[in-house]
Amino acid sequence: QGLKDQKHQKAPQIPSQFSPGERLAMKEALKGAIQIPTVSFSPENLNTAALAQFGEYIQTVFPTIFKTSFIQHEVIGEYSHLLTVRGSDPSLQPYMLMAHSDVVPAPDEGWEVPPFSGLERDGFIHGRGTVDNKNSLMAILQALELLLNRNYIPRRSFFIALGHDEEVSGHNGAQKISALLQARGVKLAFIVDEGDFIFDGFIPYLKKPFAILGVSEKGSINLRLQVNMSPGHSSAPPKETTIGVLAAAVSRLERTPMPNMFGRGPLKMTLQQLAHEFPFPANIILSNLWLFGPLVSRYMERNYITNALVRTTVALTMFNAGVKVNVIPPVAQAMVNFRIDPAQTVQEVLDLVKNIVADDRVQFHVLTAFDPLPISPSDSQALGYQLLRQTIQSIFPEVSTVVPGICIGNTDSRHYANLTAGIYRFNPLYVTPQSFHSIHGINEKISVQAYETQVKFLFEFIQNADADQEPAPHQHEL
Ligand SMILES: CCCCCCCCCCCCCCCCCC(=O)N[C@@H](Cc1ccccc1)C(=O)O
Ligand SMILES: [Zn+2]
Ligand SMILES: [Zn+2]
Repeated sequence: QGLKDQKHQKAPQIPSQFSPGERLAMKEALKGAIQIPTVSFSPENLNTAALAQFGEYIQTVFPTIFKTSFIQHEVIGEYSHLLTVRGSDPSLQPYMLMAHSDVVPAPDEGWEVPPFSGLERDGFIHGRGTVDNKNSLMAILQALELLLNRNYIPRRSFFIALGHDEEVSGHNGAQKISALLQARGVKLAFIVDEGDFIFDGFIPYLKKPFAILGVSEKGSINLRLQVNMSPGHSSAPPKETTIGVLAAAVSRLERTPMPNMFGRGPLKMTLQQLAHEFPFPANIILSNLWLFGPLVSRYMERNYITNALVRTTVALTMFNAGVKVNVIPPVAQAMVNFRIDPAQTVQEVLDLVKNIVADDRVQFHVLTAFDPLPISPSDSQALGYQLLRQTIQSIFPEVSTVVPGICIGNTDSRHYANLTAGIYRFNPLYVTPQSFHSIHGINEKISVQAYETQVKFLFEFIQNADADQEPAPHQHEL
């Protein structure tokens, strides 16, 4: 029962229909955005020239937004942008739409077309950022620009927060915007950021696509493991070296999965609300997790994407050691990235890690860490959740089920947890197992049709946020 109860029934006043000229302009605007290589390499190394150019670019392609009297534009942390769209009814609590302009690096190798070309081929716009996350950034602004061109004035105020360093922490973008809004005493009804999607083909028995609205996201630890020993001549090596000790430690970590936490977080809710979409007997199994929980949890462990939904994951991401081929290495370092299950904490995971490594020669340095995010409401009174659900029903009528779930990646929205209890991570886009691999991978691309649909989604969503609340029919009547 993913869809239920409350609904903002008033249909959008302005139909989401765009002229051929507008459709051409919107895809060209996205291509131009992809061509600006706003790459974040590390918190200290961003392509600041490209970020500055990107700031100019959005003001050129969306002129109406930046000259509208009820919209305030501020640049925060040099390259992030905060737009405050003042609604006509100050009694309505504002909300916030989010996206980020930076992208992960994209070496040319392996791409069908150069990653910063923004080329259109076979109905797709290709390039880094087409799914993560210039599509969202441009679609939010595009939808607002089109609404303003139709003389739209919102009732409910909203913010648009566009971070520039999401891929490397969000500390100079989202975190600073959040601090500014907090200092201004802003409290938000809800936030919508990137995160989950409309999933298609992820579960073998499930033929229909379904949407997950991310009501929480996993915590994270970046841990450096280090071993130091005296260097020396490689012709008379000691029994163990820093490399051997560290390799054994990280291998133990990789081979020892963190405990399966099935049944203790939002996943149970996800599966119960999806159950009716499955054929017999999976529908009965998922509706009776009190009995079949252990069976389902073992099944989910078998695939590495669903495994990430049932436990804290451990990824060995960097390993450095050695100075010369005939020198015993004085130091070896490894970086491990943990994504913490919503039912665990940073401290619990660190305790487990120390027990698994169980070697005093290995030092631990926590570089960054945060606990899993609180679970946002998904009940009938949860405004943000219900608005997303309603807009999905309108724009994607073939998506019969919308369910709350966890986001396994991290988003800038975590920096705003002080401003609202309602954070929803959702991209109005289809992903398949294949397209999922293009996110941070190669051949990232979006179909022109999918991008237009994303603009349509936001065009309706912004209007739906203004409408009055009325009771909605039950899901199965829809
Ligand atoms: C019932 C089964 C359903 C199947 C569900 C399949 C789940 C697939 C989930 C796909 C989610 C993809 C995540 C996208 C959003 C992540 C955005 C991102 O890349 N964030 C970075 C941010 C970061 C954080 C910390 C340091 C640097 C960067 C990340 O690494 O998480
Ligand atoms: Zn992203
Ligand atoms: Zn990303």
